[in-house]
Amino acid sequence: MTIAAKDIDSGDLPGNLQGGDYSPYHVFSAEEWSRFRADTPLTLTADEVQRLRSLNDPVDLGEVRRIYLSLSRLLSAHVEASQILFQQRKRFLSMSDETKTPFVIGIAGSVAVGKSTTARILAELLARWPSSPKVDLITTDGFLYPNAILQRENMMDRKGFPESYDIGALLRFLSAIKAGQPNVKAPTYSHLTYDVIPDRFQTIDRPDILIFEGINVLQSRNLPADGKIVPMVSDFFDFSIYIDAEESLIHSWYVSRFMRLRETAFKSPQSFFHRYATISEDAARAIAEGLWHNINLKNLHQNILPTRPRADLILQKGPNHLTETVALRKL
Ligand SMILES: Nc1ncnc2c1ncn2[C@@H]1O[C@H](COP(=O)(O)OP(=O)(O)OP(=O)(O)O)[C@@H](O)[C@H]1O
Ligand SMILES: CC(C)(CO)[C@@H](O)C(=O)NCCC(=O)O
Repeated sequence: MTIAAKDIDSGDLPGNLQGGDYSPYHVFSAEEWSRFRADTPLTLTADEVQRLRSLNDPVDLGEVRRIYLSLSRLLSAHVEASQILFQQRKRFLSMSDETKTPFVIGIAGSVAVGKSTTARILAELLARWPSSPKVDLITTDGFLYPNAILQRENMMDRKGFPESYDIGALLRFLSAIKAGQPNVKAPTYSHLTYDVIPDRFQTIDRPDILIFEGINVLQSRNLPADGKIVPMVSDFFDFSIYIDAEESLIHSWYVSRFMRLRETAFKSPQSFFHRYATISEDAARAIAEGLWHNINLKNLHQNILPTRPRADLILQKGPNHLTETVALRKL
């Protein structure tokens, strides 16, 4: 089946993505995109999707059918091609070792745009391919410096900014994964306590596919003055996805999630935000607005949005979190 690819609407893109015929992306409406699923079977049930979605994210089986089945089919082609290439290279080099290199998918986007829901749905769909690949999912939250360090360095209002992550640990983790090492440990994070969990690690043992999700996964590092080449996180990716939406929508999703968390998670005395469960609704809303504007929106403008042109695929969501367009990088 062929679908005419339209060039991306240059008004939607930063300068370096504009350029009429030279746009690096094909852009499809959700309906056009959904036809690429061909005969990919729907392997998730409505209940399972309900379980996988985040608070405030109304994704449903219709969205899985419209958007995720085509994506799963596309990724399947990429994984298969990379496995064939990997085998051929080993044969070419007369290597007989059994080390396997996981296929790594990066998922980027703003705080509260819905990355974790997308990552969980994709992980489940990919694990249900007929080949039953082993799929693992990691978020970069665990690589944040603990609050004790952020507080000491006066960086609590920089949480999520590049300097708040232990980027060295993150790159060492990915490099061990790509080298096919067994039992690679990743630190974990609790949104409840708003901190890295001491001594609790997620162990990743030679998956076929690793989904790596976080606001910073497409960011580069500043080149050091000594001219040494430093790797960037996305050097380890085989495919990357950026989840996008209008700023006003993400803002409203962030604030409404915060207000709902007040009714749920913040009620726990363990919650870092426990104090906001008891203040007035207006005062809580003002706190959420402050966190959004002073931290997350600044970070979106300065560090997250500029990485969008690096993505292989951009999912553009509209109101209700439904995907409206899909932009796929031309090869
Ligand atoms: N303060 C909090 N207390 C408890 N849970 C939270 C808190 N903030 C976020 N969460 C939950 O943690 C998960 C990840 O939140 P995070 O802010 O990392 O979301 P995200 O990955 O940026 O957003 P999304 O997954 O919506 O893109 C979400 O399911 C969210 O509902
Ligand atoms: C942990 C991050 C950075 C990313 O998931 C984010 O959820 C966060 O905590 N941002 C800091 C500001 C805030 O509390 O929303």
